[in-house]
Amino acid sequence: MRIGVVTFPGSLDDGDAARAARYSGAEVVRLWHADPELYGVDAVVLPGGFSYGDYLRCGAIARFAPVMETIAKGARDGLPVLGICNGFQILCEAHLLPGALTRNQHLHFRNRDQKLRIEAAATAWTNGFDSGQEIVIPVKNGEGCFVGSEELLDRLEANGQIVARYVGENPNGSMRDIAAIRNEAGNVVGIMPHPEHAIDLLTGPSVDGLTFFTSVLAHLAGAAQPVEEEVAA
Ligand SMILES: NC(=O)CC[C@H](N)C(=O)O
Repeated sequence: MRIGVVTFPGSLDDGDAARAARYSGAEVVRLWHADPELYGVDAVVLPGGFSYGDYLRCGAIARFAPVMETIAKGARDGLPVLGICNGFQILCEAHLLPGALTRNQHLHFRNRDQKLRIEAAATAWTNGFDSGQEIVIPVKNGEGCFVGSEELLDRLEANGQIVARYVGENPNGSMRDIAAIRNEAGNVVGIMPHPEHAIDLLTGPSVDGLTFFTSVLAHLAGAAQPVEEEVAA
């Protein structure tokens, strides 16, 4: 299986995302923001960082990168896409995920290990977890406060689209403690903390992050339970 990892000017975590994908057993294809095509990859990761300097608003410029046009089309056709931190911001800006990520409520950049609860394991990227499972992975952002209308938040809850919540102190003021969400189909996931930094005990707080990458391989191999069945169960 081939996982594409996109590099935008200003991406920081593309190397770690590529390493995580490799650790999971995938073949990695490095994609450039200006690439006109995806070279047949089976899944795509939009990594963390400061795309185009994040000068305008995080992810607001990256969503117009040439590669995003092909990714948006693929995502609508079921291509698994994982947006991590800046990647999550880009997915919201591109309207591939609902809601928005705004300045952390306390206005500080927050960088620490964070406990999360996996609420909905029924996605292409989280099927290897049990729903309700708690994990620890690093969080590091300045604009990670997820916001949406009450109507949107209710809809996300009702549809099982809230993938993970912060446990303990909410690091950025996200509404309803939201750390990760998915689209309706479950192939597109955005997560604010960083799974790719928790794949090796030598450098990370856990190896919980690796499961996001092994999950997508199981999904692509057809070994994972389809989203609809798991939601209904
Ligand atoms: N780690 C990241 O991807 C950071 C994303 C974004 N630049 C922020 O500060 O919120």
